[in-house]
Amino acid sequence: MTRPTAKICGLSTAVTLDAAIAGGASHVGFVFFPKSPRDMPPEAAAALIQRTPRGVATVGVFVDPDDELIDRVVAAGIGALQLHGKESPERTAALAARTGLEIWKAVPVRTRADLNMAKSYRGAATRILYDAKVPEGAAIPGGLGLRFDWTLLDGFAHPLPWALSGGLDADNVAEAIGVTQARLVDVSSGVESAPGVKDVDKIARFLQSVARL
Ligand SMILES: O=C(O)c1ccccc1NCC(=O)[C@H](O)[C@H](O)COP(=O)(O)O
Repeated sequence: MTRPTAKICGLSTAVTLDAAIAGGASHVGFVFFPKSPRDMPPEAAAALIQRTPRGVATVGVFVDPDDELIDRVVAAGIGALQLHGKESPERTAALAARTGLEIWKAVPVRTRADLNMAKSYRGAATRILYDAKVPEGAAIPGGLGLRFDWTLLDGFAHPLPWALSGGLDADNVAEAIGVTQARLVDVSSGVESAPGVKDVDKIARFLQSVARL
């Protein structure tokens, strides 16, 4: 089995991006959603994307984006799109066709039935990101440090390559990988000192926890 890798999401500074790269992150994420404390303008993200070496994939996080925003982030050089809103399979496929990029679709999970949503993205998305379902009325649909019951993934026939996220941190990621057998994990608030403020030591610890497996 391949070794697990990690995406550090919601980066917005060169120092924290460099920490993710130095620690061995396979993917780095940038958020393009104004309500998020991690939101950044595409033009500012361009400098971070250019700073990222070829072997590390860049992923833009969106919530029901319009084409204009997508085009600005694609122009900034992003490598993949992560959709965290109510994007339908048709909209997801249209974004794949428009951009030619890899598309991740977030599937919010609270119950086992929630996993079924993943099946409808076969042929539209490249990867499913299982994330914790946020409470009704939450300002943002991800990045809140909430986790779901990882055993819900037991025996589920994954329709697509997938990644695990939601409430992961340096102390629980080994258990999460052990329970789910995830090959790719994604973290945001678990490597922060405050919402939107990434912590280089927490990034290093998280990546060390993954690298030890
Ligand atoms: O991180 C955000 O601010 C965000 C805003 C809007 C939609 C999605 C967002 N984050 C998505 C992610 O990829 C997070 O890494 C994922 O939800 C896990 O977050 P956390 O539980 O804080 O590790």
